[in-house]
Amino acid sequence: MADDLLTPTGGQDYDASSIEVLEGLEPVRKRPGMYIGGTDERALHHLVAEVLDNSMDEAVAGHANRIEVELHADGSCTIRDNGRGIPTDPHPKFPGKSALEVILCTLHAGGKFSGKAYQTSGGLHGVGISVVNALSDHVRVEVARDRQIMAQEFSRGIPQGPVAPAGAAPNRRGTSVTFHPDGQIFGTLKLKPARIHKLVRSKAYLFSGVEIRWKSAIDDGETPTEATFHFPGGLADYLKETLGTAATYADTPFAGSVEFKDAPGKAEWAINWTPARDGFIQSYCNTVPTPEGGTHEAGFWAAILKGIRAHGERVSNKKAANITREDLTAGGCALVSCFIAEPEFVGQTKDRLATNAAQRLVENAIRDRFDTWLAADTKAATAILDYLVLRAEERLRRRAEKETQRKSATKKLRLPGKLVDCTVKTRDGTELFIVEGDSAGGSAKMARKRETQALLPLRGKILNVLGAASSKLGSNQEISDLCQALGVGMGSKFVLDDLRYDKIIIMTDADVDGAHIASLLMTFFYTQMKPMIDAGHLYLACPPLFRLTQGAHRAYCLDEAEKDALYKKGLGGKGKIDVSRFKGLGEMDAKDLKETTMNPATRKLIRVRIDEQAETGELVERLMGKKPELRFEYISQNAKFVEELDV
Ligand SMILES: Nc1ncnc2c1ncn2[C@@H]1O[C@H](COP(=O)(O)OP(=O)(O)OP(=O)(O)O)[C@@H](O)[C@H]1O
Repeated sequence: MADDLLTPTGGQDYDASSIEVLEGLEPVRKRPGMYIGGTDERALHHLVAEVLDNSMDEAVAGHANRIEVELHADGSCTIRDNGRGIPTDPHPKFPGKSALEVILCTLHAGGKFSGKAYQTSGGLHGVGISVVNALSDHVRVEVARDRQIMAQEFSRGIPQGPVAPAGAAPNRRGTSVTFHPDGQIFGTLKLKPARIHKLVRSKAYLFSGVEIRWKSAIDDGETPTEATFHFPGGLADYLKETLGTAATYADTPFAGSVEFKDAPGKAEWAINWTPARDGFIQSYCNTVPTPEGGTHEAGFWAAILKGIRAHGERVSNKKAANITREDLTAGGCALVSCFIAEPEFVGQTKDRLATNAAQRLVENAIRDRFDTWLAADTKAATAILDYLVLRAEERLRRRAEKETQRKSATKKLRLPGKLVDCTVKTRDGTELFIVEGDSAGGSAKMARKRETQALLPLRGKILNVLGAASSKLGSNQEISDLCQALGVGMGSKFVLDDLRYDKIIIMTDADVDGAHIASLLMTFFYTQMKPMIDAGHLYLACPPLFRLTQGAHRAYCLDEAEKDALYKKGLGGKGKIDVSRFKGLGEMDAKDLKETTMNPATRKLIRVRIDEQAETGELVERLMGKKPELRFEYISQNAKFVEELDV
């Protein structure tokens, strides 16, 4: 009877047969988000980009110089190039299948893995065209090679017949891919001429060795239905066109193209500054747009920043040293494109470049050129330097103003003995430890670094915000203390810029109660100050549970397993190992606390972030469920998951 009560029922049908293995292109249709970032309009147009990128790769590799992109009335799209043509001969590893079929129907099949057929290509995963194939209800590929056309058709990733001859091609070669996006995946969304036109145009700017023809049977009233793009002026022309008639500080942008000295590839760029609009940067790697930037952008800004500061020094403008990257980007409008071998992107949609070497390559390529340019065009150099110095001054003044507000906020708090503030005036590098209980506050006060570390001891548990009415929130003492200390309001009144500290660190005991308090605080921040978590300001401290001493040797362990292992191994000292378990932060002396939990050089911190993939609602529910053990389990499991060491 008792057993029945304890043993949960159900789940008997969960056995080996419930574990599925998706084969061929099935995973793409089941989880398109993983391959094209979703099923929205952006994802739909990503299909065009995948096919176009393949033709661009042929062009960049020097095998094609013309590409045609055509949007048809039925919503399908054709992309044609005069490159080498996708190979159609039998594939040695897949008997009975042509290379074409293998490429279209297999994930991770491609010619860009070894760098033999392509050197600096945008494609690298061997996934692109198979994804397009999987997500289209009709695909027709025609390859003109060796005076003959070979064609094959597919539907939802499945060949509709073998590759077969489809006429003669006496004097042309290349690949033509026509695809119609599948309504089962994209619903009623349709390819839009404006988006494709823009994409196609930008590709022509990025690689001047190609002519791209555009044609659309769909007329949206704004986009030209026919056009030919060929831009020998490259990025400099692109920037000029983007900026239109806006006044700029340099008459001609700082632009150029430099081959890397010690690696295959090159960097191309164009930048100008304007008071007329906000700055922007558009970056590309191997003609693939990288809207989230990455290492090439970092290298570009580093070159510009170092160059402008050095110029300031040359003309004895001391204020130039204050200029930061933030000032550069404010009015700077930049286009950066690099071509590198074996680029590493984040994800299949390639939104960010991760190749470390790109930073150095791009920085080195541009740095000297920038110095020369500044020295040659003194009028532009002076105008840009003056403008940037002004921006830096403005930024510093704004910050100083905020600091005064911050100081007066501390005065207004009138919380003697509660908020133990840090002494530096700027927010940079400051930390607020939210500590559990007064006794912990005592040792933390001794352990902290006065300049940058502040403390806010909380008495007992804060209100569970999920269950509370918002009027109750405002009148809760602990919560209003917390808001005042942080210098921000709740919900819609939260302003990230007002935050008075860089890092907000929840420091609670390493036990169930501590975990409960941490989860209450995290829920509070999640519901009332989410942008603070999104911007990466919220952290959990990791106080240890055990201290082991052996003679003069001391070590700390975060959990039982770590302690057992160390106990077995020994600390390298002589004699008995003494184990003490900390019942709470209050039991640690200042030295313990400093070394393990507070000193940035030796501690461990966990950055709290919201996993956008996870069901956040369920997660909060879980955090706020009635059982503290569940919360503790959640936190300890996920702590491992989101572990990011502090820097
Ligand atoms: N237009 C084309 N001309 C010549 N070869 C092509 C063309 N399109 C595709 N290929 C060949 O098919 C292979 C697979 O293409 P696919 O788009 O699937 O992946 P990829 O371009 O290698 O990498 P990624 O997944 O990063 O786009 C390419 O590596 C290339 O060898």
